[in-house]
Amino acid sequence: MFYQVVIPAAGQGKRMKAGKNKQFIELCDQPVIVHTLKVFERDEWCEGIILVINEAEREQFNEIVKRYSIKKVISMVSGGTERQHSVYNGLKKIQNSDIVLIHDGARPFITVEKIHELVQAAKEHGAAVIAVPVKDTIKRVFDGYVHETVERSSLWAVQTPQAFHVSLVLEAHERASLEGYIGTDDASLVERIGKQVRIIEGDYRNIKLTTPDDLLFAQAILSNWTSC
Ligand SMILES: Nc1ccn([C@@H]2O[C@H](COP(=O)(O)OP(=O)(O)OP(=O)(O)O)[C@@H](O)[C@H]2O)c(=O)n1
Ligand SMILES: C[C@](O)(CO)[C@H](O)COP(=O)(O)O
Repeated sequence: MFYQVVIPAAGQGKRMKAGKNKQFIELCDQPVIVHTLKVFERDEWCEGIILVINEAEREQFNEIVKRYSIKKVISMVSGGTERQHSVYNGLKKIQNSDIVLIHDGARPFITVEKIHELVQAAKEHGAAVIAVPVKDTIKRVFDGYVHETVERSSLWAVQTPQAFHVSLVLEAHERASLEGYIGTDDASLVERIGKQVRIIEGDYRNIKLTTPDDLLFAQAILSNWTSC
């Protein structure tokens, strides 16, 4: 069961307010993106990493890939204005692989075990995502007032990796691009062309580093996992 992975890392990290791309923030003396890349580097099922970057940061990413000996990076492509555009640019570089994973560079705590569960599900179902049941009560709000409380038992918070048959996710991105549709994840593009997406229950620690407080959680997760 082999796959290639597209890792979008071309964002600006505006919500992190770090004054730089959050992929370069150091956790335990290693940039966030290195923690993420190392998971796929050591996964025997991973046949290649397509890293999507901001062209202005190419030199920094080249230096990181060299310094940390990330040998599975087979392509480093320019991102776009939206995450979806970045992912699509990466997907176009996939070669000789039936299954592709798409994983945020800002999610360094994914595990090989969960990746393998996801790949097997994508092989069988065509599309699969990692998700966790929502723990909070979710309300729809307009103009500062509650409009409705969403029934929680069927709500899941979807993460990445998201895994697909390459042909399916390429078709979904092509259709979204033609129709000018922008989704917040790749599975939504597959859903909108009528395909079912399988849920694989993930781990609440597979957080996306988005705002400054997420770095506190990240430090706690790393301290629990390593001697850092
Ligand atoms: N145009 C974009 C936007 C996002 N991403 C990547 O997609 C992942 C998830 O996006 P997000 O967490 O929103 O990152 P940013 O866009 O950098 O954050 P912000 O919205 O706060 O600027 C990140 O690894 C980010 O680098 C990307 O490759 N290209
Ligand atoms: C793809 C994603 O990580 C799934 O939860 C999320 O939608 C990315 O959102 P962002 O605003 O682009 O970080």
